[in-house]
Amino acid sequence: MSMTEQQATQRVAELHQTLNRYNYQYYVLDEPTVPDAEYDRLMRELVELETAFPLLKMPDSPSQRVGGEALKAFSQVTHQIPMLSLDNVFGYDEWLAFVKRVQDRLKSDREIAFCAEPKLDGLAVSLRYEDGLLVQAATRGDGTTGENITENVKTIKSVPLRLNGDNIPAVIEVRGEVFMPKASFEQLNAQAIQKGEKTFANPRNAAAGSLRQLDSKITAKRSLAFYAYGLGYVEVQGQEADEWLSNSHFGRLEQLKTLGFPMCPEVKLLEKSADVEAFYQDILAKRDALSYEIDGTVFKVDSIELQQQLGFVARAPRWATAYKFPAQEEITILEDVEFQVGRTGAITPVARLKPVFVGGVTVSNATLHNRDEIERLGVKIKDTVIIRRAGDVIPQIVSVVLEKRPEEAKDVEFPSECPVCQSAVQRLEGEAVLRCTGGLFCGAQRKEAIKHFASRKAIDIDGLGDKLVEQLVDENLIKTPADLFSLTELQVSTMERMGQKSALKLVNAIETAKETSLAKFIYALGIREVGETTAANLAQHFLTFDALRLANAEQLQQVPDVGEVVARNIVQFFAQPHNIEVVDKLVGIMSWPDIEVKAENEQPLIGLTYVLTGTLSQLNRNEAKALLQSLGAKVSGSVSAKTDYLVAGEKAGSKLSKAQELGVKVLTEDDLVELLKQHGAV
Ligand SMILES: NC(=O)c1ccc[n+]([C@@H]2O[C@H](COP(=O)([O-])OP(=O)(O)OC[C@H]3O[C@@H](n4cnc5c(N)ncnc54)[C@H](O)[C@@H]3O)[C@@H](O)[C@H]2O)c1
Ligand SMILES: [Zn+2]
Repeated sequence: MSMTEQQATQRVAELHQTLNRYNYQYYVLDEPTVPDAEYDRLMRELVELETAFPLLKMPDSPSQRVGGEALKAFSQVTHQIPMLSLDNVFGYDEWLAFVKRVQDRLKSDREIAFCAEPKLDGLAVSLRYEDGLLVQAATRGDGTTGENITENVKTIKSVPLRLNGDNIPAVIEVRGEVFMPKASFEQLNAQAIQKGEKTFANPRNAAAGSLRQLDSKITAKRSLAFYAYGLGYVEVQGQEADEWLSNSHFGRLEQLKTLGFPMCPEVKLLEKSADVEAFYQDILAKRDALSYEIDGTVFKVDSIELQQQLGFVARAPRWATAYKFPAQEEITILEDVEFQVGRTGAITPVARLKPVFVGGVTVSNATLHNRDEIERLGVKIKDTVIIRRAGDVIPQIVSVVLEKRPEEAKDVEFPSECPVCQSAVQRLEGEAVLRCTGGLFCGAQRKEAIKHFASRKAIDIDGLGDKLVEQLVDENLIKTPADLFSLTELQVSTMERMGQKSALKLVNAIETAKETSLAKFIYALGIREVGETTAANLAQHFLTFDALRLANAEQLQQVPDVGEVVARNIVQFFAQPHNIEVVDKLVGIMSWPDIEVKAENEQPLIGLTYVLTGTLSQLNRNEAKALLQSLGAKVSGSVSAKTDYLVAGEKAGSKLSKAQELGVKVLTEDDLVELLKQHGAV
């Protein structure tokens, strides 16, 4: 696209304004609003315009400057030798062009050795040691003036406060990166989410935000680390600094190591520029496994003499370049939010994105987890969002670019019906997930429902394994558990690895499984949180299946082991017409013996009221409660004059003292277990 000078002038002004704003957010506030890739694109556009229209290249252009301003709240440090940024290349061709520029400038085509280093994603600091003692630490700031963060840096354990050995220079400024290891970053953000505080966009911003604290006690609580990668001003008593120092960059890093500085273990000296690509690929492959975040590699001409010949441009040395990894964060548009039903009925929102190339692939979907996550992000449909795809992790939406929110943006609406089977959707209090209640019928849950139905503890169909269920569903031979009973030998024998003999065996096993018990049948329905014990209690309490399905929540809660949540799950299950269809079919096919009513003498604790308190170690509280109830006891939540026994576990508190006050008999957990044994309950 060619532009007139006038158009270019206008675009350059726009770019200045936008880039300056992004710089401020990134460097001063530690709170970027757009991904680096977007920033880098705009910067490249600016550089290209400045190359095409040299008159538009102003000395204060963002392309000519390093970083951001120093915060006024800190005292300022003037760097004796400026702290520069790095130019960067993306891809091998750009790398070759860099090597060629270096060789042209040196007017030589001989082989150049490079020091190869990971590009650590933190922030640059300069540490000044006088007579071996750390006297000052500063941020890069705008390259000339940084912030005095000495007290904060002193809290970083890997930064030496005093140098090692006897051969110590009078003054040495060591430059390197302060960063936050990935694990600490995740922990910090997890804590922030829990406390409802704002999270950091990435480990770089977390490191910068933690280091640029006015209160060093806060910095001390954050796990920061440091790797050295260069030098600033050096002064040696009675000797030229350059003579004392190695004439190789790598050699200087080794010197820093002996002085006590930590150095990134991946750093290597490469004799030939042809080895660079292999190093880059190697580090890229290791990236996810490293305990710290990196966003590329850095290659520095190793010879100090050549470095000096090459010199600097406005914001970066000519003798080094970053060779960056493909971006893991990109900007795109959230076109829509759709809802997916998982195999256990959990309904999760999925972001449909305008396709975007990120982390090495084109991404058009991202997970949104649940309603809480959507609320936390504050995301609306049609918003511009930052998405992140790191390694093999599913792409995530990191944040919303609020300044790009269009007028037509609209809230994400949650379905009240399952998008697959139209059953009602349930959301439990305290649970962020929505669930489909059509468990027996829902297409999304079909396989799991049938597997559960046929499993050992449920109907127990011998020879019907998970794989076979999946095949039968995939072949459309069965849709619900009820369909199992109309499978023919012929149909089964067409399945993979199914001989006629095993097909016959299976059909027979299904026939046999028709006879079951009420408890197993209830359990087999797969109602959420109705496990074996609860199913058995329900059967014992209601005696018939009809009585159970007509019970309301209050009646259900009379059953040992059934609380509010389970009662609601049961009611909702039987409220779904689709579930009922399947259940009716099953009731028509299956049979079970009548349940013998437990005689009163089997309920020896009838009329007695128990209260449980403290921590029980042999049984959990619910089990103990259910067992006592099965013997006819009432189990109450609070101690009163009507209480007959208090069972006090470890660390029993106020209930125990109240019981003692009221003269209620107190049992230990051992007493309880003894009692249950006596009556055959355990
Ligand atoms: N998202 C935004 O809004 C926004 C705004 C401003 C800048 N940025 C990002 O920051 C970049 C520019 O920042 P920058 O000027 O700090 O440059 P940079 O991060 O691209 O490169 C220079 C920095 O790399 C670091 N570094 C890591 N390992 C190193 C090593 N082994 N040797 C030497 N240096 C090493 C140092 O901190 C050094 O200052 C942009 O490319 C952009 O990606 C983003
Ligand atoms: Zn459904």
